[in-house]
This record gives sequence, C-alpha cells and structure tokens, in this order.
Amino acid sequence: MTKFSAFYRSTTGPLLILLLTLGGCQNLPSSDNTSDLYEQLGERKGIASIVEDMLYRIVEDDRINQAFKGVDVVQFHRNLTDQLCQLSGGPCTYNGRSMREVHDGMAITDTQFNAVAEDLILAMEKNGIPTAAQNRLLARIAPLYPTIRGL
Ligand code: HEM
Repeated sequence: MTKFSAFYRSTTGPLLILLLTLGGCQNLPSSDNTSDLYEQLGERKGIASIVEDMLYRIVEDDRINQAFKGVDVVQFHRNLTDQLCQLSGGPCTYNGRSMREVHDGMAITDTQFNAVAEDLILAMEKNGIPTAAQNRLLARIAPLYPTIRGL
C-alpha cells in the first residue's frame, strides 16, 4: 500500500460527504457552468493526461482493480476523457453508454466509488491542477453518484 492510498483510505467517509455537498451546491443560484474549468484542466490534452494517470492508479488500487479486469482500456480512456471534457465545459461530446447502463450489476459500494474519486484526485494532483479546480470538477461529477451506484 502506498503512503497516499493509506492516507486516502482513512478519509473515505469525509470525501464522500464532500462530494455530495459539492454536488448539492450545483443547484444554487451561483451555479457553476462556465468553461474556464476546462481551461484550468489543460483542455482535452490535459484531461487525457489526467485520465491516463488515473488509470495507472486504478490498476494498482486493490479496492477496485478487480472490477476493471478485461476492460477495453483505450475505449475507457477515450470515453472518460470525453465525459470529463464535456462536464468541465469543453467542446467534447460524450458518446459512451449511460452511467446507469455501464455500471449496472456491478453493485458498486461507497468505498469503491470513493476509491475511483480518490484516484482521480491524485491524478489531478500529479498534473498540477489547483485544488479549487479539482473541487469544481468533483462537484460536476457528484450528480452522477446515484446512477453509478444504481440507486
Ligand atoms: C467517479 C465515478 C465514476 C465515473 C465518472 C465513471 C465513468 C465511467 C465512464 C465514462 C465509463 C466508460 C463508459 C463507456 O465506455 O461506454 C466507465 C466505465 C466503467 N466503469 Fe466507471 N465511473 C465511475 C465509477 C466507477 C466505479 C466506482 C467502478 C467500479 C469499481 C467503475 C467501473 C467501471 C467499469 C468496469 C467500466 C467499463 C465497463 C465496460 O467497458 O464494459 N466505475 N465509467
């Protein structure tokens, strides 16, 4: 276990609360729909690099790597990059399957959801993304939580 994963393992609960809280903020009048987040993430090239680093972390992450066995990595990388690009306000269109369809039957737990989120955070950290921009992206992912968990 790496030092980082040990640290994040101990913060699983608070992270989920943070994600859900940030998601809730999206409905406030100051709703955050601008595309400058896309620029802060380094546009599509920067997002592709973040997703690549995230994938390396997922492979090493014993909490979730079993679920990703046999996955088409090229397709996963392209679709997740497009999804994050679109969510951040960039000129991309996500052409993958719906979040409910993709994750249906996986019985994804909170711990697993947090693990993926943590691996994304660490990948953004590695790519020098400022914390405020990280939180803005997480806030845009948070509304996907129920469909990914099949709730
Ligand atoms: C932050 C939360 C998550 C987001 C934004 C997300 C997003 C995505 C996207 C965009 C795809 C590609 C869909 C496609 O190719 O049509 C995907 C596929 C996949 N996701 Fe997630 N996901 C999340 C959490 C999880 C979790 C927690 C797991 C399991 C531990 C998981 C397991 C998978 C697997 C195995 C695939 C590949 C399915 C296939 O190709 O058949 N995901 N996800």
